[in-house]
Order: sequence, then C-alpha cells, then structure tokens
Amino acid sequence: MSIEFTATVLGSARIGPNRELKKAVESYWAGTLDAAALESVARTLRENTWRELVAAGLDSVPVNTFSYYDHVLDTAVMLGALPERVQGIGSELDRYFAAARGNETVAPLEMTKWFDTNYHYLVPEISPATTFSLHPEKVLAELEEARALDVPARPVVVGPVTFLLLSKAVGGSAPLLDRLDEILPLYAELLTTLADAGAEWVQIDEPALVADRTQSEIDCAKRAYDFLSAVSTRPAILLASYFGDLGAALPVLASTGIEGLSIDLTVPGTVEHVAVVPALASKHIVAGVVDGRNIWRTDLDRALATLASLMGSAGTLAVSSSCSLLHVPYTLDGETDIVDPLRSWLAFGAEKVAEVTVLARALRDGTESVSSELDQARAALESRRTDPRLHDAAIRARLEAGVSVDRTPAEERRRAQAVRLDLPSLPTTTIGSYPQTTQIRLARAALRTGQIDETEYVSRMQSEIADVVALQEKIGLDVLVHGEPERNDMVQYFAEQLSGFAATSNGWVQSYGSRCVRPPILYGDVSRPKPMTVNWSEYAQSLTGKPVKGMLTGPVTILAWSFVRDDRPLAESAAQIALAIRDETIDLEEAGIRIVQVDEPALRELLPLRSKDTAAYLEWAVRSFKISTSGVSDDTQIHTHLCYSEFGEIIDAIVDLDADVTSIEAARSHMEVLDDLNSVGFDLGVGPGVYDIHSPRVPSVDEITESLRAALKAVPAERLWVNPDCGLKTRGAAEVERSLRNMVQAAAALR
Ligand SMILES: Nc1nc2c(c(=O)[nH]1)N[C@@H](CNc1ccc(C(=O)N[C@@H](CCC(=O)N[C@@H](CCC(=O)N[C@@H](CCC(=O)O)C(=O)O)C(=O)O)C(=O)O)cc1)CN2
Ligand code: MET
Ligand SMILES: [Zn+2]
Repeated sequence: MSIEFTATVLGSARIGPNRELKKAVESYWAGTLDAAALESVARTLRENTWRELVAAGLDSVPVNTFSYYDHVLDTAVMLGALPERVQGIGSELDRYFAAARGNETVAPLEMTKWFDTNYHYLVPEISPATTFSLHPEKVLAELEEARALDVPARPVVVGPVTFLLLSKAVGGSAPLLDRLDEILPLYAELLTTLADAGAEWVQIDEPALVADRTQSEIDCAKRAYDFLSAVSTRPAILLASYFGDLGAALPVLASTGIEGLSIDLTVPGTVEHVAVVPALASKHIVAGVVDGRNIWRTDLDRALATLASLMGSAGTLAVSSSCSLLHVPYTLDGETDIVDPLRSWLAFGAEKVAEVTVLARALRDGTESVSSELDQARAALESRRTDPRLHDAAIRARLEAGVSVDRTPAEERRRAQAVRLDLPSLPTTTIGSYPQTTQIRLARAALRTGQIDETEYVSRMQSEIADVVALQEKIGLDVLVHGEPERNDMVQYFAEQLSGFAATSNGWVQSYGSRCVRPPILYGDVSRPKPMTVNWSEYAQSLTGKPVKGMLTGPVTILAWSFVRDDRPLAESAAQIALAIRDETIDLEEAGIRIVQVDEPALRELLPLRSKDTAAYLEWAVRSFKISTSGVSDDTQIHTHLCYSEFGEIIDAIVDLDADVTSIEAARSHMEVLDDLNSVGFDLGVGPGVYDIHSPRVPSVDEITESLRAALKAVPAERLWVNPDCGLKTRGAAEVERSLRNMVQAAAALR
C-alpha cells in the first residue's frame, strides 16, 4: 500500500510571482527570446515553486501543474488530440502556441471559462478522424525534474471523463463520452509509466463530476475508475474533485478501487455527504478545508471541527486547499498598501500553504502545538466581524426603500433613440477598449511611482483618447468609444474607485495564456464616492459629433472578477454595486452621453454548477443589471456586451436584461447564438461579433461579409449591429486599424 501524505495543495500558480512566465512567453512570441531561454525560465519557476512548497512543510507536492499556456491544451497534447490544421507545424512549441492563439493561417481552438472561475481553457476539438495516442513526455519530464530535487512529487493530470466532457465534438462526432474506451488504455499506460518513473501517487482531476451529470455520464466515470484502478502497475490514485459537491457521483467513485478522493469542503453540504458513504472508510480523504479560490484567512477552529467530523468516515485524512492555488495570488508579501486590519483577514497562496501545514500539525501533534497560530486566526476573524466598513446604513436604507427597474417598452424606446441618434442601417462600432500600448501602461506606472503627477497623467490619457477618436472617424465607424486607455482593467478600475473594495499591487492571477488580472477584494458595503468615468467620456464626446458610448462594467462582472465577501450573500453585494453603476449612468446622461454600454461578460460565468441553484442566481443577476440601467430616459440607448461563453443556458436571461443593443461573442462559435436568441423571441438590437479579437489575424473583407451574411439570415438588418467579438485592448495598433477598416468596408458594401 502507498504511503499516505498529510499536507498538500491540489495545484499551484505557474505564471510566476512577478509574472516571469508571462514576460518570457510574450518575448518568445515577439521573437526576442529563444526556446531554450524560455524553457530555462520555466524550469526555474517550477523549481522555486516546489522548493517553497517543500520548505513550507507539504509532504506531497503537485507536479505537471506547470503550463506554457493551459493545462487542458496540455492534456490534448498528451492524448495526441491537437486538431489536424496545426499538425503541419514543425516545432512542437510553435504547434502548441498555434493551437492556443492561431497565426496568420491557422485559427486557434475556442477558449471558454474553466467552470465558474475567471480562468479560461482551450476547448479541444475531437473529430471522427481524431486518433488518440499517448505523449507523456511533459508529465514525465516534470516528475523527473522534481524527483531529482528530492521533491515528494505527485503528478497531476486532467481525468478522462472531464477531458471528454470539456471537449467539443467537431465534424459530426457522436457524444464524446463514446470515445472513453479509446482513451482509457492511454491513461492506463500513463499510470504504468508514472509508476515506473517513481510516482507513488497520481492526482487525476475530475471537476466535471461536481456539475449536474446524467446517469450515463456517472456510469462512464464508474467504468473509467474501475478500469484504471485495475491497472496492475500504477501509483495510488487520488481522484480530485473541486468547485462543488460530487452528489450522486460520490458513492459511485467511492465504490471503485481508487485509493484517495479530494473533497471541496468549502462547499456547503459536502461534509455531511462524506459521512453517509461507508466505502470512504477505506480511502485516503484529502480534505479541502482551505479555500483555494478566495483570499480570506481560514477560520482554523472551524476547519479543525470539519476535520474532526471526518475522522470517523475517512480511512486516513490529509489537509489540503479545496482546489488548485492557480486562482489566488502568490503571496501577501509586498502588498504594502494593504494594511491591518484588512491585511490580517487575508491569506494568499503562500499563506494558504502555511494554513494547510498548521492544520496538519494540529492533527498530528494536537491543537496545543499550534495554539499561537489559532489565537492569531481568532483575533483576525473577530476584528473582521466587527469592522464598521462591513455595514453601511445609508446604502442599506436606499436598497430597502426599493429601486424601480421599470423601463418604457422597448419599441417606444427604439423610436425615441432613432430620432436622437440618427444612425445608418448596420451601424458599426467597437466594444470599448483600444490597444493598451506600452506607452499607456508606462504612463500609469509613472503615475504610481510619482514620476509624473495627476495633471500630466490626465493630459497623456486625453491625448490617447483624442487619437482613438480621430482614428475611428478616419475609419468611418458610426458609434465611437473613448478607448478605455485610463483603465488598468475593466473591473479593477471601478473597484479602485468604489468604497468597500481594496486593490492589490502585485496580486496577479492568470486569466488565460499570458494574460493576468489582479482581482480586487470586496470586503465591505459598496458605495460610489464620486463619478468614475464621466470626465473621460465627456472629453471624448467633445471631440466629435458622432455619438460616443459611455462604457461601464456591470455588477455581476465586477463581482465575478473580484474576490468576494463570504460573510454576506452575493446578491446583496450585486445590488449595492448596481446602485453605484446606476448613479454613473445618470451622470453620463446628464453630461450629454447618448449611449451607455454596461458590460456583463461574466453573466454566464457565475451561473451555478448545479441547475437547482440557477433560477435564484439569474433572478438577482438580471435584477442587478436592471437596477444599473433603468435610471436613464427612453432616448438614452443602453448597450450590453457578453463574451467568453456558451450562451445557450442563459438565453432567457439575455432577453430579460432588456438592453436596447447586445453585442455578443459569435466569431469563434459561428453565429449559433443568433438562432438561440431567435428561439426565445429576442427582438432587440444585436451585434454578433464578426471577427475574433483573440488572435492577431486580420480578417479579410470577404470573411467579415460572409459572417454578416450569415447573421442576416437570422436577424433583420434593422436590428443588426456590426462589431468585433470583444474589446481590442490585447491587440496591436496596426492589426486593429486594418481589421476595423475591413469591417467598415464589409458593412458599407452590404448596406
Ligand atoms: N478582470 C478581468 N477579467 C477578464 C477580462 C478582463 O478584461 N478583466 N477579460 C476576459 C479575458 N481575460 C483577460 C484578462 C486580462 C487581460 C489583460 O490584458 N491583462 C493585462 C494586464 C492588465 C493590467 O492590469 N494592466 C495594468 C498593469 C500593466 C503592467 O503590467 N504594467 C507594468 C509596466 C508597463 C509595462 O511593462 O507594460 C508594470 O506595472 O510592471 C495597467 O495597465 O496599469 C496583461 O496580462 O498584460 C485581458 C483579458 C475575461 N476575464
Ligand atoms: N468594454 C470592454 C472592452 O472593450 C469589454 C471587454 S469584455 C471582456 O475591453
Ligand atoms: Zn468581451
């Protein structure tokens, strides 16, 4: 029997404590760093990560959690399942990056949300022609690298069921789980290879099993783990579940021959469920008591109580984070702007690892051995509970008094807006941001360090805005934007100005590929001390006769991309943020802005993983959008923007938002969304993205025309808007100009 470990985490961040990997990968793409130098940066990051985890006291360390871009893409590579169109690319690394980002000739894989997080994975494409084959080089190399450093390494791979459930069937494939029997032998071979290379444990991630699953899907999971646990030479199997409750899948998995199971104990109900599954008494339970995806300091007493209650149900017990630490920043060290008491309430990655080891020590040596750590945690908790910023009587009174979310019927609004806006048919516009150039970011960095003052910063941003307005007029767009140069990020920018939020200075978390965010921390009640965007929009509008769209981020998205309170319901925070946004829309209108866009790209993301919870979520999500947008007059046009997801499940909610115009990602998913919208009677303005902004490729006029023709089959010209898929902040200036010219030309020709 394998040696049980006592303290671990399910995965770690990989972008680097100072985004070293981001910088190296981007330099490689730019041609200023070669593959060997990139590999050396990666190796150093892995080594540092492992050494820190070992030094902190973990006795089992996840490996193969490194990735140059995405771990689902890595899994596709491991199973020989990259699409045909990249196979011709000679260099392995370039083939990999082409699948991730596309290039001049090859379209990338689709990208979508990793469950309900702000991490995005690449969706593997599986066609009838896909012939799976095992390529274990990456996981083996990381295992060997770690073992050479005496790290107690536990390789981690995405499991077969989750892999197939997250993939997309192309070219008329049957349901992908039908392909399970093709990949199970490869996983079996992998297990033997890992055992031969010295792995005692392997972690197989199956987070897809915490969502609603059909009986036949659960049967597939049973078949998979019966099969894999029957492999004769293999490491002990830790099946990792996280982000939710396994529900009906729990007893089924427990009945297979796996040795270990990780349970996300931050999810209500999971503790109780473990107790009623007798088969767990022979398993190693990896107890996810330290929240791996939020930043609050753990209530150690409560965690110890949870662990104690599991003692009787589990065979053996290890303490762990609830999920990979991919979703939290590296460390609180260096966050000099976050001061006590707030600071004492927090735990980032390194601090969470320390909590895991404290709890494991308590289990092993008794709570007395960690009494000072327990005292500190109690004091922090108490100071948080009693902080006045957590309760703002004025905001609560305003919400309790009730906010009307009624608007005049859409048709009447449409007429009023047509008069005021006087737009051509097939109006062209963009989603808000223009390229965030190094020049813009350096100006912001200079402001931070005091090299330039606020006046100089404002004048530099105004000159960026003037350039973007001039560019749009030159290209001939109909509805202009100011370009968002002043925003470090569409969520952080607002959080920095709202009371109740704190921002980090180095709390980077990977969002996709090399792109990172610093999620703000929502700790208290929210209010808006003063207008947040009005000066910029007003300035842009002063430069042109064409309408400039005001640009705001909606309450659901602000919440989804922040670390949220765990002491109050999300719905309550959403309503508070919504009031702040509502006040901003009214101020924009008063400043002469005729169109206001309230972005909700994360509307789908917060959808609960279990359908029993979705109605309640959609109710408060839609209501908070309507609180935000219903304060303006009929002739002020409200836009919204949605991206990064499959919209099928929230299609009714999109109708309920009642936005005059909805721009929605469609380029990577080929306009399917329009048919979905038609099927529920959507009859407002819609701008299905006509080209994919996530790739540096410039779309041709023909291509865009074809997209628009496809859209016109589903939507009458009077309702159709012409725009890219999403904001342009990640693109280069030259490609943006060429792409938008082609877009405007395609629209003009169709008119
Ligand atoms: N929060 C959030 N989540 C989201 C999205 C989003 O826009 N925001 N979009 C979707 C996709 N995700 C994305 C996430 C990040 C980025 C992105 O562009 N991130 C930037 C960082 C943006 C930022 O915070 N910029 C800061 C800091 C920039 C910086 O690195 N400055 C340098 C100095 C300047 C330089 O060297 O360039 C420094 O401080 O060291 C600023 O502009 O002020 C990046 O990774 O490069 C894009 C899409 C879904 N989730
Ligand atoms: N207005 C935002 C932008 O253009 C919307 C982005 S959605 C991820 O960048
Ligand atoms: Zn978008």
